[in-house]
Amino acid sequence: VDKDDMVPDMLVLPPGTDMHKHPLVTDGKVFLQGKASCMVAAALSPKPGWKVIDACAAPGNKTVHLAALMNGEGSIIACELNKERAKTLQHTVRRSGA
Ligand SMILES: C[S@@+](CC[C@H](N)C(=O)[O-])C[C@H]1O[C@@H](n2cnc3c(N)ncnc32)[C@H](O)[C@@H]1O
Repeated sequence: VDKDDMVPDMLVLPPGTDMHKHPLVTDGKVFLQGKASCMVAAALSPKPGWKVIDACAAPGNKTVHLAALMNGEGSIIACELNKERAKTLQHTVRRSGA
């Protein structure tokens, strides 16, 4: 496992690694995302106290990444059109503790 050289807090796993059932993932301590997806919140670099809108949010990986960067201070309005995917979004947010 390496630290990414561009995105803070991103860990790079060897190709083919499957962490989906690892307790760090199922307990919401680690979220699985490709680097391009990780770069979105990192590029915005929201500060604690900001108000952020995540307009197309489910399953919520960027929502919880934003929340982590904001260190639990501020608010994120996470919008999702699809009802079933909105449930997944809620589950992701709960799992993250955000
Ligand atoms: C590619 S996914 C988003 C992935 C998410 N940003 C993440 O990082 O986990 C796009 C989502 O946008 C939702 N969506 C599409 N149009 C929307 C709209 N007008 N308002 C809210 N959500 C919308 C879709 O239902 C879908 O769940």
